[in-house]
Amino acid sequence: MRKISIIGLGNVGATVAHTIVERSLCDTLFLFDKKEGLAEAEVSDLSDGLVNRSGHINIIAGNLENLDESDIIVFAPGDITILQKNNDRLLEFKYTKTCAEEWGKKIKESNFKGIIVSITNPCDVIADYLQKLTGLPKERVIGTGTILDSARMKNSLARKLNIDPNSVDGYVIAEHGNSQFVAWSQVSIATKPIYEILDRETCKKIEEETKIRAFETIKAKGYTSYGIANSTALVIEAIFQDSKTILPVSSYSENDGCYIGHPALVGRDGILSDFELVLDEEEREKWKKSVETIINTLPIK
Ligand SMILES: NC(=O)c1ccc[n+]([C@@H]2O[C@H](COP(=O)([O-])OP(=O)(O)OC[C@H]3O[C@@H](n4cnc5c(N)ncnc54)[C@H](O)[C@@H]3O)[C@@H](O)[C@H]2O)c1
Repeated sequence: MRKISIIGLGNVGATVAHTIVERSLCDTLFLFDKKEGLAEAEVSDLSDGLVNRSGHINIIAGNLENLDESDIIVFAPGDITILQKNNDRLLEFKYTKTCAEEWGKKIKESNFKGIIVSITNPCDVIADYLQKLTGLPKERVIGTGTILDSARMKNSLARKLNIDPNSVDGYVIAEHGNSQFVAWSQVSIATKPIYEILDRETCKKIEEETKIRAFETIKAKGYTSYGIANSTALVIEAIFQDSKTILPVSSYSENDGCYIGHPALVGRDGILSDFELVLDEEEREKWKKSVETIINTLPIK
């Protein structure tokens, strides 16, 4: 029996729940939100979408005991109105710090032995803080990191080159925030380095576009949800299928002393190993700055 709890049922949590149900990623789904009646309402709406079709999932408004039996907790509480007014995810931390503290304590007091997949922003800081608050092994707390940013970069590049985004190889790495960057030195199309296809100026423009696209989307529709739901589903699939997929999640980097977005091997036991990308000098400098940004925000170093 595959059991998932989702904490926080706003635009993101509800879309993740819908994606999990549509892709049959678990057998039982427990839903939690601080807003009274919201979990029950989502149970009702999601269950209505399951009638007259194949597949069955138990969808339940959760209570704290359900954490014990969960294999995965998806952590998605927050307050998106903060990012509707600011282009910096770090500013959401004043609020999301309290969410991490509330749920970190509840998870620590529970018998939860599974894996946390954390979405809440600032993603790297929250994943790091949750790991410390829960005392779970580092490999069992995973942030969605730069999976979504990498998808955005692949989409921008694919549009420019008129190819399928899945045919772009490469990563956005570091903070899921303003200090993130594209590791251009390692981006390739059918093994051809991107700088042999596009000039650096064009790549720079694509990088900027990638970075601001989230905020443009938030400005227009108030939030983003489908991209992050797919990113989260990829991590859940890698865990349940023990697929040992390499994803640019936020995981603990021993070299840097914090959670940060970089490629890691994900399987049934969480993070199985991580990879240090070969970076050029300018990229190494950007990485260092991003590490500093994350560490400076951490409440517990
Ligand atoms: N990592 C990523 O790539 C990524 C992408 C998109 C959004 N996000 C982040 O995901 C989070 C959720 O975004 P959203 O658009 O759903 O926000 P939202 O404001 O629409 O919803 C947040 C939900 O969390 C609930 N909540 C707040 N505090 C809670 C608590 N202490 N316990 C339980 N529930 C609580 C609220 O009632 C609300 O339903 C935000 O932090 C956002 O910045 C991350």
